[in-house]
Amino acid sequence: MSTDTVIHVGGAAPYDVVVGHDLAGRLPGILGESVERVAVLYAGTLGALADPIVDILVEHYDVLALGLPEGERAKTAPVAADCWEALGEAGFTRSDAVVTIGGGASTDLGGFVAATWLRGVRVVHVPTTVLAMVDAAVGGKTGINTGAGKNLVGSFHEPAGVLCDLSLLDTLPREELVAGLGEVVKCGFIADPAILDLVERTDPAALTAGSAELRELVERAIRVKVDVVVDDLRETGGRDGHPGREVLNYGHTLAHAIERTSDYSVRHGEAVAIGCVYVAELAARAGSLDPALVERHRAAFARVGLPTTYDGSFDDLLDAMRVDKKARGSQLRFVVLDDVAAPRILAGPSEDDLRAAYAALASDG
Ligand SMILES: NC(=O)c1ccc[n+]([C@@H]2O[C@H](COP(=O)([O-])OP(=O)(O)OC[C@H]3O[C@@H](n4cnc5c(N)ncnc54)[C@H](O)[C@@H]3O)[C@@H](O)[C@H]2O)c1
Ligand SMILES: O=C(O)C(=O)C[C@@H](O)[C@H](O)[C@H](O)COP(=O)(O)O
Ligand SMILES: [Zn+2]
Repeated sequence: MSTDTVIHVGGAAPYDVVVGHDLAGRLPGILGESVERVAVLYAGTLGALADPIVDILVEHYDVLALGLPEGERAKTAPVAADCWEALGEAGFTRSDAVVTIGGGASTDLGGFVAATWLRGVRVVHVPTTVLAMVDAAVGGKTGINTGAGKNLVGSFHEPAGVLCDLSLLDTLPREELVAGLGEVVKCGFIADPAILDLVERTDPAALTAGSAELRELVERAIRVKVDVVVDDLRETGGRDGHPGREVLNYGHTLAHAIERTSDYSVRHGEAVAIGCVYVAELAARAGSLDPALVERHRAAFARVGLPTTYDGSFDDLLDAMRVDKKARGSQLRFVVLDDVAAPRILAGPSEDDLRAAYAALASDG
């Protein structure tokens, strides 16, 4: 029988990320006794996963269960407004709470609703995808999309707890599990080479929901994220040349542009894989990344089944990249690597370099 792993997140509002099985029983202990009402904001298609959790909560609280639209369609202002209306009608006060159940789209929307209702109520995330377990549910970033781009409205609102119940992954489609590995491999490149070693020596088919290898990757990626956010929760900057929280945005400038220009038909984790190969190509041209490490990017993402090429219009992508939150004025800024686990910011690369890196991506090097 495996035991639960508790990863503590320090700081002004400390909490635990628990990785294990059958964790819903921990919810009342995290939410506390002062809570009377709990809004469960869950991915609407995942009622079968949400119901047993709601059953536990109704023994302790008045529960308002709100099903959210599918995937990225949940991350909109109208959906947030519907949730605010529902909380208002149910009389939610500052001593009440939100529980989110779903992938990163649900935890982002639900976290944003919790961050904004009455300027902030307690939220506990129960992520149901690999991606949400290793990334979206941890660290307090919440947000929604606007017509202009991805995650352009949001806030930092740390959860009171995160319950990564690996049993919830049993129903996750393979392509969604693989998409989550995009953020895991990203963590390998920016901070933890052991992740890369594990990916490179493990048969990708063995990375299944119940496997010890997947659990190790999940726990390692969570630790990478936690180490970063405890130092720079609000992304104000790192120390000694380290990009701080922006490092978690490795590959995301192009990734978000791909998601937006493809009308969100490319999964976030897939776009991150493409975006990481892109910044590796960019760093090889405008920076100092060894070409062998560019190839290691391609190989690691491809090994787990992620895309490493893209051929959309670069002009459209460049326009979309300009709304990236790392940009300052008209200057684009990218997280790049000098080596594995040696990140820095590359500010204002030339358009020639930006285009050349993209051309290499389109032709797969
Ligand atoms: N806030 C952050 O720090 C942060 C970090 C990374 C990503 N994100 C955001 O997370 C989102 C991507 O999250 P995602 O990849 O989890 O996508 P998602 O939430 O859209 O979920 C992907 C799909 O899997 C389904 N699904 C989820 N869990 C399931 C399960 N257990 N069984 C069967 N189906 C299941 C969902 O219904 C959906 O169709 C993006 O919007 C991204 O911007 C946020
Ligand atoms: O937590 C962070 O910080 C990240 O950048 C993690 C990313 O993987 C995640 O996709 C995040 O939502 C991107 O944030 P954004 O600020 O670029 O919208
Ligand atoms: Zn991401």
